[in-house]
Amino acid sequence: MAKKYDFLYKLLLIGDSGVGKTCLIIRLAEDNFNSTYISTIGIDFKVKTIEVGGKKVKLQVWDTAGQERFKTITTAYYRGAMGIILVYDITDDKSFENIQNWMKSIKENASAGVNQMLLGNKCDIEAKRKVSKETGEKLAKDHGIRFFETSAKSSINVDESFLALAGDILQKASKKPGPTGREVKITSRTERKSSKCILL
Ligand SMILES: Nc1nc2c(ncn2[C@@H]2O[C@H](COP(=O)(O)OP(=O)(O)OP(=O)(O)O)[C@@H](O)[C@H]2O)c(=O)[nH]1
Repeated sequence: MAKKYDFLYKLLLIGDSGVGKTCLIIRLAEDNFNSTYISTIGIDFKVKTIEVGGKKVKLQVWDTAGQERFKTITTAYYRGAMGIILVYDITDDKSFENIQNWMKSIKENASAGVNQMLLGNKCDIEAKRKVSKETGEKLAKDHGIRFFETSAKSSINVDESFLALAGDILQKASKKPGPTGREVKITSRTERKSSKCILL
């Protein structure tokens, strides 16, 4: 049977517990949101096929548990990732401070030169904001990585950020100038699948 995609990109979301990693993936893969908080146990993934620069790219997005007790399990998945998405909660300054630790963990566990992106999630709750957009932007700039403020709840910048990262990976792989992720349109919202893979 012919493959339904040109490339398969493995992406990984990391960040403190409760910042909204699972909700971002559910918004991306199922265009849905649930305010009930069920903390991830171990690791899980969902897939979504998008079109980037005329190519069908299947995103396999791995959701890691933010809790410290799962660290040994989750860091084992860093090596196979082509893109790592660091997530903090704009209403929780501790989750932003911890991004430094998550970055350290990438250095220790991921492949050198892995594409990275920083997301400040929950930007729909402006009244409770603790981390300014400029602060987030500066950290990303200092590390030469992309930055978006997102809301899984209000569907702000979720598709856009994943498209941008996929565009970066594609461009890096082809090593020639191509369209940036921002310019690329999602052409498929139909192929959405999920799979559980809990390692406990
Ligand atoms: N207002 C708002 N709430 C959000 C948003 N994203 C997630 N939440 C809420 O934040 C809580 C935690 O979300 P999760 O996606 O489970 O967080 P997580 O980072 O996967 O947490 P762990 O699995 O413990 O690592 C849930 O109650 C969500 O409903 C958002 O964009 N806006």
